[in-house]
Amino acid sequence: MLASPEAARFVLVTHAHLFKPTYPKSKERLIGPHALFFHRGGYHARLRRLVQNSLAPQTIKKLIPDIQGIAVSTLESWAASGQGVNTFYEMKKLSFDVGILSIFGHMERGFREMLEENYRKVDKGYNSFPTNIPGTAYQQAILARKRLNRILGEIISSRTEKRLLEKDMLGHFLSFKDENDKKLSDEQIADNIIGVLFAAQDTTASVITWVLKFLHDDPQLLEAVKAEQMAIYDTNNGGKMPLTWEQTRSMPLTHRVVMESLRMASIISFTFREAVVDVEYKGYLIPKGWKVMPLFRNIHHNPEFFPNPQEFDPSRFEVAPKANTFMPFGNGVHACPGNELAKLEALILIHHLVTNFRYLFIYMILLDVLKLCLRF
Ligand code: HEM
Repeated sequence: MLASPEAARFVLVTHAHLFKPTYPKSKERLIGPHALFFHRGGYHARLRRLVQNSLAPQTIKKLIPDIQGIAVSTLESWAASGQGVNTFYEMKKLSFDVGILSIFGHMERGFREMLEENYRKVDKGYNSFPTNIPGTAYQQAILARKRLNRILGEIISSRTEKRLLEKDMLGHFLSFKDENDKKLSDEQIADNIIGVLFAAQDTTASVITWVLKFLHDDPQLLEAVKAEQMAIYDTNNGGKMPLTWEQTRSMPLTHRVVMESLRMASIISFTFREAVVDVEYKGYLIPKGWKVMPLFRNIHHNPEFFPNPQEFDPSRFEVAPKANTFMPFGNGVHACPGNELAKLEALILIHHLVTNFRYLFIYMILLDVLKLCLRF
């Protein structure tokens, strides 16, 4: 277990070639073995370039109006229901919808519903005991995963038939050819689509849920965030004009709240790698085949780098953290390509929440967040 920034950097960045990603086989089977995060070397680099290009700022800025549409309809559905909601599950729906948008652009309703229904089963079985006995959550998930392959195959054929050259992630996958003119197989594309959806959903949903909790806990901070967002709301003619990319880039306080929530919650607390050869680090031997865990949470909660680490204090991000001490999105060749999209989703949701809803409403939502925390 590596709890120092130097050791995490050694494994993830400077000596990344001596380690490989490692996941339990049962999980690899559910996501799909061709998903980029199980790989290293040439295949990983090629896939990563495609995913990164589809999630680059110049691409995701075009998604802002649609992300806003999703955020607004989520919030309106809460208001319409007039009841308490489970914030985390609501945010899961939101991040799933944004994931679908970034992969497929606008998608036919029928396909969308089939994807959602089967993906939900995969998600449910992901952390269950991996036994293939009929009726178990794991077996249901495996069956749903097979159906997802069929559905994704149909989506791919329908796009190929219509010769649609979209600039979304699926478009990037479909138009890819390697140096030998070889295209990606339908299976490789399907595994990477499920991989991205998986990487994007719970992570983003958790961070937004934590942001709402931390804002609730500090009414003064909430007022300050609200003032920052109201200024933008007023510039946009009382919210009648949509948010622009530039506006999402100049929300300094709200951005710091998101960064501090990422630090405090450290959603991905650690990651795993496996040594592919005997590795020596500062006189210690890491034998070939041993697992290594860079511990992001320990680094984020070390008072040497973040004084009073248990205190929620967005002002600490007025100054950039010391190099390699803040890694909510990992580091090195496998660092998160979706980090800008995740932050964008959070900023857009916060904007519409604080400019359109009263504190009492937030308080009610937070009761559910607290219930959720108790359940864990
Ligand atoms: C707040 C939300 C998110 C957090 C905290 C997060 C965190 C991370 C971390 C720590 C890693 C590196 C794991 C490792 O090194 O083993 C990672 C990788 C990855 N993330 Fe995210 N992520 C988030 C949102 C997203 C989104 C929205 C997407 C896509 C739309 C995404 C796609 C990916 C992919 C594809 C990888 C694998 C990259 C590779 O292996 O090269 N993530 N994420």
